[in-house]
Amino acid sequence: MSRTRGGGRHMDERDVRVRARGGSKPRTRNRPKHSDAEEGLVTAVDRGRYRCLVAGVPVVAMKARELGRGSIVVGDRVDVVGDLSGKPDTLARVVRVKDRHSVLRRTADDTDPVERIIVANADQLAIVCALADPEPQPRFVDRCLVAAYDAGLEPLLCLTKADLGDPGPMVRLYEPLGLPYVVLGPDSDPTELSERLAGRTTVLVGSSGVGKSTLVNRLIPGTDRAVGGVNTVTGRGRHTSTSAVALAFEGGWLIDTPGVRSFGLAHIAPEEIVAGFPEIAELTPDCPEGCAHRPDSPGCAVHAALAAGTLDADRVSSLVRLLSSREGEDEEEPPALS
Ligand SMILES: Nc1nc2c(ncn2[C@@H]2O[C@H](COP(=O)(O)OP(=O)(O)OP(=O)(O)O)[C@@H](O)[C@H]2O)c(=O)[nH]1
Ligand SMILES: [Zn+2]
Repeated sequence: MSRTRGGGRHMDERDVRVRARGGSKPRTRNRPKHSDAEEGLVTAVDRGRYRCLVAGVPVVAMKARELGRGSIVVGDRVDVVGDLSGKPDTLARVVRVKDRHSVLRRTADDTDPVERIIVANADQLAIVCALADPEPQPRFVDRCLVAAYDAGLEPLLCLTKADLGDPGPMVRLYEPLGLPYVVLGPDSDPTELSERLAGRTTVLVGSSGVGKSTLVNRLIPGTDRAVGGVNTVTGRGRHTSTSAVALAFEGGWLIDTPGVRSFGLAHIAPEEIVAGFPEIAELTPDCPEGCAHRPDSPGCAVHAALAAGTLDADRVSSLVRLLSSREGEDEEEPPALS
């Protein structure tokens, strides 16, 4: 899998989508009239209040009216004015949201029919998957992968509870995709994971019970997801919350996403998924228009090449799997995600 695609190439299109969906005015129209503004990073969002880190100080801010209905999400780089002391009961104002280089969306659900952006400007998606208790959920991993490729994030598979299960089957399943992975148990050395997270902005996703909190607490001892006093947003037990929270880690950020069930994939064109498989993408121009590249798709050049032995069967089945995950054909897997 090419790990370089995504970011730049889709940026304009995504940017447009951000604006259209948020219903906000194009950001370029927000003229920089606040010359005294300081840049901050949004680390948590809770009921219209934005926790921003401004010059190392955690500041609570509201959204300036001039920003309209456009969303501000965790990971956004913003300009903040007003009281930046960070003292209790002070409230600053976010006056500008910088252009985003990536956005991750969650799907609409029963409680919220709108597909919303949950994290901006991340560059890595750590997909946490237990090897047992709960059983690994490859379909969930597949959906996360498609979301990562679409958002231009590099995926990283974190296989937890290695004391309870054999990583072999999952590793074999994802090896054809060239997906980097780490295997973690209660006693394993987290150095490799730390190195992969250092200096980057990584979004953590995983079903309930796979060991995400355990992982975060191990990497950042004593956080209990309440670092910087953000526990009003992340307090345990509030699993209905879909707010993400950014925690500082080794010169980068770890963004935990409680309550995120799945990612919005409906807007992703099959070609974007195929583009992640360069040797297969070369062949699809010979497919009939609108080909689904399924084993039973008439005249599919991919499956013809597979039959002729010129493509790797595991790569093709991975692609077919990812294509079907986009089409929501994962109903038989229980929605065990928190
Ligand atoms: N055997 C074993 N148990 C683990 C391991 N990591 C975590 N657990 C246990 O698995 C359970 C769930 O772990 P959590 O860290 O709370 O999982 P989570 O993904 O944060 O779950 P939610 O908070 O529901 O989203 C806890 O009882 C942990 O002690 C591991 O490596 N091995
Ligand atoms: Zn085809």
